[in-house]
Parts: sequence; structure tokens; C-alpha cells
Amino acid sequence: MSSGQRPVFVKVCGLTQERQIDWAVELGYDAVGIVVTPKSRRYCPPERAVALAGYARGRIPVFAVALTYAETAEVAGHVDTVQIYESADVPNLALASAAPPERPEDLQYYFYDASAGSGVFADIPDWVADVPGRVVIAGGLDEHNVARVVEAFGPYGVDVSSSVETAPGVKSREKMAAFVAAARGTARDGG
Ligand SMILES: O=C(O)c1ccccc1N[C@@H]1O[C@H](COP(=O)(O)O)[C@@H](O)[C@H]1O
Repeated sequence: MSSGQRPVFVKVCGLTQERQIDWAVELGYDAVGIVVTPKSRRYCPPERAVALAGYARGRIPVFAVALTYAETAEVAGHVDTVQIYESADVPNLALASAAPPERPEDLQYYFYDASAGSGVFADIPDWVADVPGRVVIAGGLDEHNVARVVEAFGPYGVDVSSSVETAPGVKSREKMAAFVAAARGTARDGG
């Protein structure tokens, strides 16, 4: 896993409104996530998730985020990637876990995530830096800690949800802007 000179991939998760997708595109995010597990405070019912995915299509890649593959059944055909917390035999799998992946070569992405949308940051184990493929780090990242994580682990990408919200599912354009700038190392002092 190494970022080299490539700009770090930055995903924002838990979007619930069309205008939030517009913000993600305008601010230069690389992907958006729509949460389709009913256990989340950011839950988008299938019909709404499909509508949002249609709105984003051709503008920014969309991840359907859930705990299990079964929870993505009605939306999987409408998104680019399925981000779940279990293994599944699908080509567009982003496996999210706090344990090392058994078969990283089978994954489109591996998300190191010990938070599952809780917004809680915890120390990231050293082995994360050695996972091959597209490794995305998530879990309690914010505009203040993301640059340190990118520097320390050199991941393919980072993902954020809680810290760019004013309430669950209610994203702040200002916070989204600060996060992506910090992740890419372009934040201004004091900003
Ligand atoms: O966002 C959620 O509600 C969620 C629910 C269930 C599984 C994953 C979820 N989100 C993912 O959690 C991580 C980290 O989020 P946070 O920044 O700590 O709030 C991220 O990968 C989201 O895609």
C-alpha cells in the first residue's frame, strides 16, 4: 500500500440528500456512500437510496454501505461498490473490518474500520500499512487527525462520516470542505 504522488482517495459516507452529492462533487471527493442498513442512524430506505444513486451516476462513484450483503439486495445493482462488514462473492466488494483481510486480492477495496459510523477514533494497528491493494482507512477521522493518518499509513484512501455532520445524515458543506482539504494536505493554518 503506497500513495506515492497520487492524491489520496477521499470518500464521504452517509449522504441522504441530493445537495450533499452536489457538494461532494464540487469539493472534489472521489466517492460517496449511502447507508442502507436499517441499523444506522443514516439509513436510506432502498427506494431513496436508488434515487440518490441515480442522481450521482456519471458524476461520482457510489458505495452502498451496510453490515451484511443481504441488506444491499435492492440497491446493489444500482451502485458501483458494495461496502459491507462480511465477505461476499461479488466483484465490486469493499470489505470493511478491523481485522486483516484473508484474501485481499479478491477485494476491490479493503476498509480498515473499527467504528462503523460511530465517529470514534481508536489507534490504528501497524499491520494496516502492510495490507496489499486499495486500503481505505475509516473510523473517527476528522479534519484534525486525517493528515497524521495519511502520513503514518500511506493508505490508498480515507473515509469520513460523523465528523462532517451537524446531525446524523445531515452533512455540513463547510466541514466536508475542511476534511477533504486536510486529507489532501491543502488545509490553511487555522482553517
Ligand atoms: O455511517 C454509518 O451509519 C454506518 C453504519 C454501519 C456501517 C458503517 C457505517 N459507516 C461507515 O463507518 C465508517 C466510519 O464512519 P465515522 O467517520 O467514524 O462516522 C465509514 O467507513 C462509513 O462508511
